[in-house]
Amino acid sequence: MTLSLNTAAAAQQPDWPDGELVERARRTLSDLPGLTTEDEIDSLREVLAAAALGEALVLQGGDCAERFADAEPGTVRRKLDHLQGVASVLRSGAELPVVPIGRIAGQYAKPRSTSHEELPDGRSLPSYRGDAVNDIAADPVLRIPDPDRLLTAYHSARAVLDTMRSSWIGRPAAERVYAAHELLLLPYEEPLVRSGSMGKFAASAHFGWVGERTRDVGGAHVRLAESVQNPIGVKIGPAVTPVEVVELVHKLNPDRIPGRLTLIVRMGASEVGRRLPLLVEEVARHAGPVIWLSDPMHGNTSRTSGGVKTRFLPAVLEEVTTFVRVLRERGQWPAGLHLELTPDPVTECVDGPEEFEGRLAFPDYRSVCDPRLNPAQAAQVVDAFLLAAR
Ligand SMILES: O=C[C@H](O)[C@H](O)COP(=O)(O)O
Ligand SMILES: C=C(OP(=O)(O)O)C(=O)O
Ligand SMILES: [Mn+2]
Repeated sequence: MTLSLNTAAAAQQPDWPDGELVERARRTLSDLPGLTTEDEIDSLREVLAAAALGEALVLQGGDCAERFADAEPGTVRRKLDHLQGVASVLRSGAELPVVPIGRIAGQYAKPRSTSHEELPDGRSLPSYRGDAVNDIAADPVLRIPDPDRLLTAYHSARAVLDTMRSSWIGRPAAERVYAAHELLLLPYEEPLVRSGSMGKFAASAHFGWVGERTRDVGGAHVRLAESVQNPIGVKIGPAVTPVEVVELVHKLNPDRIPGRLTLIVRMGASEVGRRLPLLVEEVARHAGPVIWLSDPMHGNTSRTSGGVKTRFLPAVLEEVTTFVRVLRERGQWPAGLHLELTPDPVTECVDGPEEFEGRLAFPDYRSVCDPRLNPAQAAQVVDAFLLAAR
């Protein structure tokens, strides 16, 4: 039996070895309470409307891939405090409200460039696709996608949300950290779509986005996003065409509701200045309004000569600056940032050429997927945004 009515092609789904176990996980998830409420989602929608109209900024940030082990309150509080801290720097620099949205409480699934990972010893393993799918350990058995992990993802997200809600007490709606993740795994997302007073909503998060690899306008992920009332986002990379972007905006925000749709630009420093202007002009002319955010991380990923996946901070800063300039020159609102960051003093992104050229090591590299900004680096990115927007 399938509980899905979404029959469009779905990219980036794990190769689950046993379909019946996936169906069982779907059924269990559909019987569990939703993780988020319609009221919370409404309050996010309201504060995002201000960002769409140029009266507020948005800061989305968190890990590339959350770990189940990090669902405990101490770790969650550190992440929330850090995100609030970065948001408050942006808030006081811009003298505007800032909506903080975490990549948190469900960022457990990853799309990958390749289905397999080649290890230095010559072995080939199925790629790690996030804790909701398989285990990071380099063990061929633990890398087999396990549908029971979908349920652990639910319970971990619930634990994270419990801590988030306890930190909301006494805070205004515009300053809470809201929960967001990529809407990637359909057997997780579809059973968590619930009916509310205003229609269906994704009860897996407050905000969900469709990734660069799954944003096919006729595909299953866009159809899922279209079917729910939450504020949603779509990542757009350097290959997207103006026609595709206008189609996505028409499909995902047909009623032109401010705050409903966020376009998250992740083109890379070398492409954004060339490719973004026409997209912004076409959306302004034929579609919109949308919230334009800069993700200066995903278009600037490279590998060092030693094979370490990293990002060169000067490229990250340049993408932010160019993004702001392109929007401003066209009379549009650069509404903020989407960052991979951590409160920990990691060395994952590189500040200068020394690490990149292999002259310095990466003494504290902890990410299980993409390299994140440490707090000092995140502060530089916020400064670059504020400087460009001044
Ligand atoms: O976070 C985004 C993607 O999942 C990630 O960049 C993919 O990384 P890969 O190219 O190593 O598969
Ligand atoms: C998968 C991600 O990004 P993108 O879809 O932009 O590659 C991500 O945000 O982790
Ligand atoms: Mn990432």
